[in-house]
This record gives sequence, C-alpha cells and structure tokens, in this order.
Amino acid sequence: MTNILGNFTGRLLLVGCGNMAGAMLDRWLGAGLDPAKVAIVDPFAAPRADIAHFASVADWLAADGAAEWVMLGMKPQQLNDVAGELAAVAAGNTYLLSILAGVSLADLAARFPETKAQVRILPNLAARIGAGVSAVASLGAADEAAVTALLEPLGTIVPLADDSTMDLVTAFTGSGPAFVLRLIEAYAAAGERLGLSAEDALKLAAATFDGATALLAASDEKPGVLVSQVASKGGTTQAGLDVLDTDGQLVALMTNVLRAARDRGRELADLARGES
Ligand SMILES: NC(=O)C1=CN([C@@H]2O[C@H](COP(=O)(O)OP(=O)(O)OC[C@H]3O[C@@H](n4cnc5c(N)ncnc54)[C@H](O)[C@@H]3O)[C@@H](O)[C@H]2O)C=CC1
Ligand SMILES: O=C(O)[C@@H]1CCC=N1
Repeated sequence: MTNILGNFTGRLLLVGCGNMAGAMLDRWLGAGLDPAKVAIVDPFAAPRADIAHFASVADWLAADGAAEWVMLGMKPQQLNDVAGELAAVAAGNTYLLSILAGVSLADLAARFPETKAQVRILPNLAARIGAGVSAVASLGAADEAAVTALLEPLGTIVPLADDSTMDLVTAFTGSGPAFVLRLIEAYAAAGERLGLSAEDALKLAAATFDGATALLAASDEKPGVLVSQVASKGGTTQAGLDVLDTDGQLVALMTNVLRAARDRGRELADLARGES
C-alpha cells in the first residue's frame, strides 16, 4: 500500500469502531496514518495497541481530547446517545464524517451545524482488502483532497452530487457484499443438494463467481454478450438459463431485496432522529 496518509494533517476521532470503521482504520494505518493522531470512543470494542481509547465522548474530552476530523462509526440507532456530547466537539474547525446508514446530510447538518463540512460516506466491507466501493457526498466546505486521501486506500470512490440516492446506494454497495455472498452460498447449497460435497461446492462456487466477475472486468462486453458466449445453442447452460430467466423472476427478486434494504435506511434515519 502507498504511504498516502503519511502526511495526513489533523487528529481523527472515531466514534464507534466495529466491523466497518475498524476495517477503514486498518486500511488507514496501513496507508501510513500515524496512530498517535487517532482516538477511539467505543464503550464495547477492544482497545487497540498504540491508539488512545475511551468509553465515552465525555471521557475523551476529560482527557483533553481534540480532533479536526470526527467520524461517526457506530450504529444509526446510537446517534442520539452520542450527539449531545459530540455537538460541542464537532464545531468550527472540525470536519464531520459519517458512515451511518440512512442518516442524511441534512440530518447531520441539523445535529452538527457548527462543523466546517458534513461528509456522508457509504463504504463497504471489501474495504478491508482495499477492494471496497465508497460513495461520498458532502455539505459545506469539505476538504476534498483529504477526503480522497482517506477513501483511496479503501478501493473505488464514487462521488455523488448530493445524497438523494444514498439509501439506494447503501443497499446496492453497502449491503451488496452480503447479498452477493448469500448468492454464492445458495449456489453452493444447490450444488450440495445435487451431489457435491459441501467443501467442493463452496470452493467451486467461489471460484466460479470470482472468474465470472474477473471476466466481466477484463472485457468491454456487456454481461449478456459473455452469457451468450458460454451458452451453446441447445446446450447445458441454455437449459439452466431457461429456468433462471423465467418470468424475469431473478430481477424481480433482486428488486425486492434492494427495495427492502433501501427502505430500511429511511426507517433507520427516523430511529436516529428518535422518531420511532
Ligand atoms: N458493516 C458494513 O458493511 C457497513 C456498515 N455501515 C455503517 O457502519 C456503522 C457501523 O456498522 P458496523 O461496523 O457493521 O457495526 P458494529 O456493531 O460492528 O460496530 C458498531 C460499533 O459501535 C460501538 N458503539 C456502540 N454504542 C456506542 C456509543 N454509544 N458510542 C460509541 N460507539 C458505540 C460498538 O461497540 C461497536 O464497536 C453503521 O452506522 C452502519 O450503517 C456502512 C456501510 C457498510
Ligand atoms: O446493514 C446495515 O445496516 C449496514 C449498512 C450497509 C451495510 N451494513
């Protein structure tokens, strides 16, 4: 990994450092971020070597905590628990980053009106290996170069003009790895049901998904063209596709999956506002 964050200026406070924020932090440290510039507030996560750790924002403040960058990395439902104490911290010289599903830029601006900018980032867990996708939208005078430096070690960056589509993007790319992994599980389970050993089925399923996505990435063709290159007329693939393509059931299923995940984002925003 490059040393892109070796010269990162400013101190970073992570409020909540579980699966997602923890994966981001690992990448940032790997990209040269100085651990002495980082503090974590998390009442439950295990402390990390070399990083100051506090159970609450109040404890961090009592230890003279100060930060130019504050990232919300807990669950949206926990925003009410931390927002009061944080509002005083997230003031004039501070950039607010949020990875909270559902919580809009307008909500962040209402909660933290004094920050220089509110930046809504929607990463995904593949950031753990630098193969993630981060959608990003902001309000106010965001330091775009610094935000880009933070997002680059995570994988692909997709800037959005505003956050009006962020709930759908959250479902699409944020929840997406779970949906794709479930598809792989189902593929393996079907192989097992038809006679493969569990071990062979998972290995073959993972390699098949891997190869298919790599093929698409390396090709200028649309997926359908590659499908037709696999499916011989009257052959095995076409027999399977005839089932898969019946009545557009696969697209209908995926639409329902994404709609449910997208709409849950709106509910989470209500919970974060203390409205449900
Ligand atoms: N897991 C994922 O793939 C993605 C998660 N997100 C967002 O990331 C956020 C965190 O999700 P995960 O990492 O999956 O959850 P998680 O449960 O792994 O991490 C949440 C962390 O917040 C801590 N926490 C609980 N109460 C707290 C408090 N009062 N103050 C500070 N920290 C507190 C917990 O101890 C935990 O370590 C959520 O807002 C989610 O919407 C966004 C994109 C992808
Ligand atoms: O499941 C969730 O709510 C979070 C947001 C996207 C992925 N994980």
